[in-house]
Amino acid sequence: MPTPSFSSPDALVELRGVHFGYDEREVLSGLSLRVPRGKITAIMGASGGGKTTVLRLVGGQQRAHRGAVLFDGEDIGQMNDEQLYRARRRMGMLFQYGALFTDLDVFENVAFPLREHTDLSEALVRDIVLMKLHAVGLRGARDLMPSQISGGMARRVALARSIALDPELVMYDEPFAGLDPISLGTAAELIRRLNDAMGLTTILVSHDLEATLQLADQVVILGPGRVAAQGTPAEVRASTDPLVHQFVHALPTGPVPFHYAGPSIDQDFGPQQGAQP
Ligand SMILES: Nc1ncnc2c1ncn2[C@@H]1O[C@H](COP(=O)(O)OP(=O)(O)OP(=O)(O)O)[C@@H](O)[C@H]1O
Repeated sequence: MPTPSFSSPDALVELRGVHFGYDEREVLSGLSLRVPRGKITAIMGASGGGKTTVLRLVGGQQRAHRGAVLFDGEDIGQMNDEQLYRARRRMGMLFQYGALFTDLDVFENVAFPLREHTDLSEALVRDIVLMKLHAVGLRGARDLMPSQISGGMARRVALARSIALDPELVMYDEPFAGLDPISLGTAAELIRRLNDAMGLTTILVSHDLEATLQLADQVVILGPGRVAAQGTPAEVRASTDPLVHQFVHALPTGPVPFHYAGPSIDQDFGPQQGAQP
């Protein structure tokens, strides 16, 4: 049965009323958001708020319990394996720390998705890999092993790998984590350049407030299970929502709880049932 199609011309990805949780714990409670085509959308918010989970739902690694996750108008959650495989070929993903295969050199790391997903000739693979490496400034590093390059260079190789198949959508989870300020600036500039030059749509999950607010066209701030704010970086900075204010101004106190939900203090430390006084 074909997947039902919805018209959403300006949004490449759209979440509509998505509920999702792991085990008993609900992480997303009716989340709705839109990712406009051609733009960089940043998803930010407190740790554990479900940002990586949103990427997993879009990539089809998890399926929504309720609601729809639309990619180009089609519901990822309703796709069979073959449809999902085809949708995933249109996505590039760079997951947390974008680990490279340590036993493959830089060239082979970027060639990997091409070898996995296409039957291109060796000559074509070579041209594409060198083009992608050129785009991230590392054509000259093709023969180096991951152990021979810096963390910033490794991130750029991972970027090149995530665009190897010419995706329409690229998802980056924490692309700046662990980078020094110069490498971070380079990575941010690259994400912008690749997005604009290749006509991509980008979803970026990042904790780096300043870099992200500078880079993104649109920012979505997740509160517990919901969207706390959505808009341009300037709109989000000006938000009066207490959670957004706490987040944007990096305040240690506010609505974002310090404690992960669990048993109350009394339950854990109070008098135990049956314990001797
Ligand atoms: N595979 C899993 N099994 C069970 N619980 C999970 C799993 N993955 C994530 N969680 C829980 O789901 C919640 C959301 O996790 P997620 O990684 O999406 O948050 P996040 O906003 O990306 O966090 P961070 O910013 O710290 O990376 C957290 O409470 C986490 O403990």
